[in-house]
Amino acid sequence: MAQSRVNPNCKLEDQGIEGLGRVHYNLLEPALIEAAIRRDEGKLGLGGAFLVSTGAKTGRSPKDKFVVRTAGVEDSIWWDNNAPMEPAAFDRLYEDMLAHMKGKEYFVQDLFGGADPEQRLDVRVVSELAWHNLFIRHLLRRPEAPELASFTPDWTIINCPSFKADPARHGCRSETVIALNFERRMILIGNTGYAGENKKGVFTLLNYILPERGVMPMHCSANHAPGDPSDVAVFFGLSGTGKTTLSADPSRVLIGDDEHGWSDKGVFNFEGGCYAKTINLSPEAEPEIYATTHRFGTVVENMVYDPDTLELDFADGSITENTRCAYPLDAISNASETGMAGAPKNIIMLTSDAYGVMPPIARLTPQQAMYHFLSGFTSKTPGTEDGVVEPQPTFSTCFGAPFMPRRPEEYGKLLEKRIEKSGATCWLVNTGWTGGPFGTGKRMPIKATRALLSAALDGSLNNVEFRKDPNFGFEVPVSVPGVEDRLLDPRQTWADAAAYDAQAEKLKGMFRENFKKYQDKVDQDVRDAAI
Ligand SMILES: Nc1ncnc2c1ncn2[C@@H]1O[C@H](COP(=O)(O)OP(=O)(O)O)[C@@H](O)[C@H]1O
Ligand SMILES: C=C(OP(=O)(O)O)C(=O)O
Ligand SMILES: [Mn+2]
Repeated sequence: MAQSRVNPNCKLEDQGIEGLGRVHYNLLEPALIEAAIRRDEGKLGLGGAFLVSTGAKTGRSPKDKFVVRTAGVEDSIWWDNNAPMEPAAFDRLYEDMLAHMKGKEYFVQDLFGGADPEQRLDVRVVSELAWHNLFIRHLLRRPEAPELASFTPDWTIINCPSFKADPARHGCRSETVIALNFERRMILIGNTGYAGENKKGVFTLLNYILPERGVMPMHCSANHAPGDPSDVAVFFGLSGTGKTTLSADPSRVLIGDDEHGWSDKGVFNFEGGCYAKTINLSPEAEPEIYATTHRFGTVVENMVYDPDTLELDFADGSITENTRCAYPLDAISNASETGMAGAPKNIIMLTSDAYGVMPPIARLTPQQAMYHFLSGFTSKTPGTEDGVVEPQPTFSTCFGAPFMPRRPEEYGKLLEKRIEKSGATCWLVNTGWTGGPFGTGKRMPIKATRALLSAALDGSLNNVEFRKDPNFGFEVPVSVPGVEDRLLDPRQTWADAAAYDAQAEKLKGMFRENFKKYQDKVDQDVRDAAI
């Protein structure tokens, strides 16, 4: 059995977590895979990937996520968006979970959330499943051995998929629970095997903690020009809008695919790995991400494979559309080693418009950027949340409402100041539908999106002619090399222009209705930019 590595003064017992069976601290990838195989948690696949199924939950469970209503956070949590749990209910949950864990084998990883040593959180993740422990080791940032010897957790996550919560005793909604307690600095997760809860839990913490330090936390991917870490682009977007796909660009250096902070120094990744969707992943279109699915240690979730040949079926979404692979950043050849770079030069807001109304790219004034950031119009992608089976239009403020513990205007103000100071150029990019709404039109071709983004990032888009969109008032390029002109004007892609106009009117009405709640929380110039 592999050697555990841990600060001798900071074992679970020192935190009051006692009575467990064998506890493994900071096992390396091979030992975690050995343990996972021994425990029959999954199967070794081609190239040494580890194939698992997450059980009943194959996406996040946002309705089962709670924030404990402690005095310290009472005023700062956005309670309209975060379900409260009473402290006493949390205490019972903790006690019951520890009782459930007694005598059982557990896996602990001590990791950093945040590439910037000045901003990072020391997070201890206690996993019932060895493969969850491998997942979070890939996803967060791994301390060096000497750092482990003195590691003291700021936060502890306990993830126990076999634990079933009791709504009556624990103040939750179902047997599934994700409970964040800012006073006890703990997250408890029960009755879900979806590994994404681990990483999005850490994200939610940082989204609470960093604004107090003046750091803007962002649900975005990020990359920079080769050899020039001052030429940074960030891509905001809710799940399924293309953060991971579009940031993995062979002509740029990948900083990270999902969660970043923006401090006075610039952007930094919260994570040390990526969590990519594998549905219809093509080796031609995305060779780097594809290659990770046949690499030692990558966690492959909920993919169907041939039991004899172990060949993965990328087209099969029968377990879920939300099939995934998780791997450390160094599995991608053009990834940043430091996870840190300068302030963004370009800010891209990705929207997956299921109505087919938005153009494939638009240039935004800083005020329009603020309007769209607070609005967060997009669609939920099938499979990413429990119960979502087809693209579901939504206004997900900050392009990540499920992960925002504070009020949207707080993040809005932070971003506004940073944009003002950096002079970043802002863009809205529709990776959703064109030629009609979902069901009639088709998904925006990735090739076109990539061509438009390349032109935006290399500056060539600034030299083309723009028109003003009659519905939203932002500027849309008329013609861009490598992209069909027609595609740039969504109205022309619809068979029936009157139907487009009607859909656009309907969408504008939805924007206006949704923005009412921000009217008195923004400055006049942002109100003026509203449609
Ligand atoms: N035009 C497009 N731009 C980006 N992604 C697209 C586009 N059209 C289809 N897709 C698909 O949509 C999905 C985007 O998912 P992903 O990049 O994982 O999003 P996120 O990281 O924001 O959750 C991928 O499966 C990708 O192949
Ligand atoms: C892990 C997730 O992030 P994303 O889909 O944005 O990559 C998720 O939403 O569950
Ligand atoms: Mn992603």
